Parts: sequence; structure tokens; C-alpha cells
Amino acid sequence: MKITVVGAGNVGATCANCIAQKELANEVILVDIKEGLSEGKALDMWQTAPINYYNTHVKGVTNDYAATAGSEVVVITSGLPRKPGMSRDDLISINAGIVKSVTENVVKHSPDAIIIIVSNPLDVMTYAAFLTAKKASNKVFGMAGVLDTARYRAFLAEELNVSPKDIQALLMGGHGDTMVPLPRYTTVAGIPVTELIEADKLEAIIERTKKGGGELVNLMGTSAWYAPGAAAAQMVEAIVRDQKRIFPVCALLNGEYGMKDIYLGVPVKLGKNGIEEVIEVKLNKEEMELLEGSAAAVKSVMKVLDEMNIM
Ligand SMILES: NC(=O)c1ccc[n+]([C@@H]2O[C@H](COP(=O)([O-])OP(=O)(O)OC[C@H]3O[C@@H](n4cnc5c(N)ncnc54)[C@H](O)[C@@H]3O)[C@@H](O)[C@H]2O)c1
Ligand SMILES: O=C(O)C[C@H](O)C(=O)O
Repeated sequence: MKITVVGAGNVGATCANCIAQKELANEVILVDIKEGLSEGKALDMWQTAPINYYNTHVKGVTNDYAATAGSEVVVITSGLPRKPGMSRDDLISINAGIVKSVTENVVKHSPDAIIIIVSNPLDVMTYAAFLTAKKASNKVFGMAGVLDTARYRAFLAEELNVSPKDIQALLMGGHGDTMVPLPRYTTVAGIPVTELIEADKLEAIIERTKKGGGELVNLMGTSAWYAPGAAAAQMVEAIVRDQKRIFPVCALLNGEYGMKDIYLGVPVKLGKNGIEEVIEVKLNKEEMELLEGSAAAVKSVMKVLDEMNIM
């Protein structure tokens, strides 16, 4: 089993490291365009194998897609991250071209691979990869909801002084400030979260979650990588171990939630075939309006992609 991670920057290297430590494959290929970067990071990672006790071999290559041939899963993280003052959408002019050319190379060498997009603006970059890859949408999807839900769960665990393991939550919509955390579908070991926390505190956590990426960009001058890398690796794990996990994933909608031809965060079942089911949970009027607002924000960025005329 071979897994490829494209982009050996902060997120890609972290993701490759998580995949290796979990021994999800015999081999992880790390690809970057910068000469020597992936070779160096892969070598450094491989030297942790005797310390952290794993067998997965990590190999770095510079733009050599022949080395990625036959990958079962490919994670695409290549592209610019945002800086303070920018929105994720501001990255589209550079990242759309990167995602397109990387996806072409990936599909050429691994036509059957399941592709997970991480590059921002996430929902539209996933759509761009789908248009480029020309493969079924159950095999092309994006990582955002696992990360956004993890942020929401981490904030709740801290506020309630409970283990993050006991927080179950659902969050839907695009990977932007319009994302939709769903308190009605949030529990602490099965107890509705609304019974354990005051409404104003819950509202503050929801608002913090929606801007969780920006909070980190302001702190670090670039965007986050530990949680994003771990989140993408968790999706890879669900696929290669055929776990049938239910995660919020950026998926192509085909009538679900009354929407079509748009990639948006929704709960799905992830297994060896990629997205094995898009799950339609019942949303009330207010939740549906929030989801539609989030979809409208994604559509406005899809329009920018369309106007770029590169797909
Ligand atoms: N979906 C999410 O939840 C999420 C979370 C975090 C970051 N991101 C996004 O992931 C992307 C990467 O973030 P990062 O922090 O790792 O950035 P980074 O700058 O640390 O790494 C990006 C890497 O991509 C490489 N690259 C650029 N063009 C390439 C190409 N054509 N082929 C191969 N490699 C190429 C660069 O050389 C660089 O090493 C950004 O777009 C960021 O916004 C998304
Ligand atoms: O916020 C960003 O720009 C990166 C990523 O989308 C995140 O949510 O951490």
C-alpha cells in the first residue's frame, strides 16, 4: 500500500508524519516542487522510525510523480497558506492553478487513487480537483469538517473541563467563517451539550470555532498545521482501514440538502470506497438557512474560479 502526500510544507509534512506513525501504509511518498524540501523532511521523519517504532517508509521526491504511481490515497496540500489580514478565498488565484496541475499529475500516475484536497479555499479547490480528475465524486473530496469539528470539540472540552474524547459534534457547510456548527447535534457522552453549558457561552464557542483558522493565522503569521495534518491523516485511516467512520467531509452534493453541483461540508460515511454515503440529517428552518448562507458564500468563490477560465 502506497500513500502520497503532495506539498511538503507545514500541513503536508505533518500529515505524512501522522500517516507513518499510524503505519497506515508500507510507503508514504512526499512530493514538493521545492528542490530538496521533501527529501529532507522525509529523511528526518524516517529517522524517527527507530524511536517511535514504526515501519512505514517515508520517501521524499521533487516533482517526480512517477514515484507516486499506484498510490491508493493521495492527499493534496500544495499551495499558499494565508497571512494575517487575508481570507482563505484570497488564495484562489494562485492555488487553483497549483491544484489543477498537481491533480493532473496525480491522476496520470494513480488513476484509481482516492484524492483528498486540503489546499484553500477548500470547497472550491476540491471542486477544481473534481473537474480536473474527471472521476467519480466518491473518490474526490476535501478535508475541513474533521478539523473544524475538532476545534469546536476542543473548545467545548476546555470550557466544560471534560475529556475531548467524550465530545461528539457535527458541523456543516463551507470551510469559511460561514461554517455551521450544530449544537442540536452536539453531545457530551450522549448528554445534549445545551444541558451542560449556558447559551451565551455556547454561542461564544460557536463564534470562536467559525473563526478558528483566523485565530491561529493571527497568532502565528501563517496558518495551522498540527490539527489540519492530523485531520487529513484520520480521513486516510478511515479509508485504508475501511472503518466506515462518520465524518463531516467536503463532498459533492447531488440533491442532498436540496443542493446540486456544489462541494460543501456534510456528514458522510468514509470507507475503502471513499465516500460510501452522504448522510442527510434533519435540519430545522434556522439551521437550513445557515447552511444555505454558507453554500451561497462557496458559490461566490466558485464564480471566481469560473471567471479564471482555467478549468
Ligand atoms: N483544509 C483545511 O482545513 C486546511 C488547513 C490548513 C491549511 N490548509 C491549506 O493547505 C495549504 C498548505 O498549507 P501549509 O501551511 O502546508 O503551507 P506551506 O507553505 O507550509 O506548504 C505548502 C507547500 O506546497 C508546495 N507547493 C507549491 N506549489 C506546489 C506544486 N505545484 N507542487 C507541489 N508542491 C507545491 C510549496 O513548495 C510548499 O512547500 C494552504 O493552501 C492552506 O491554506 C487547509
Ligand atoms: O485558516 C486557514 O487559512 C487555514 C485552514 O483553513 C484552517 O482552518 O486552519
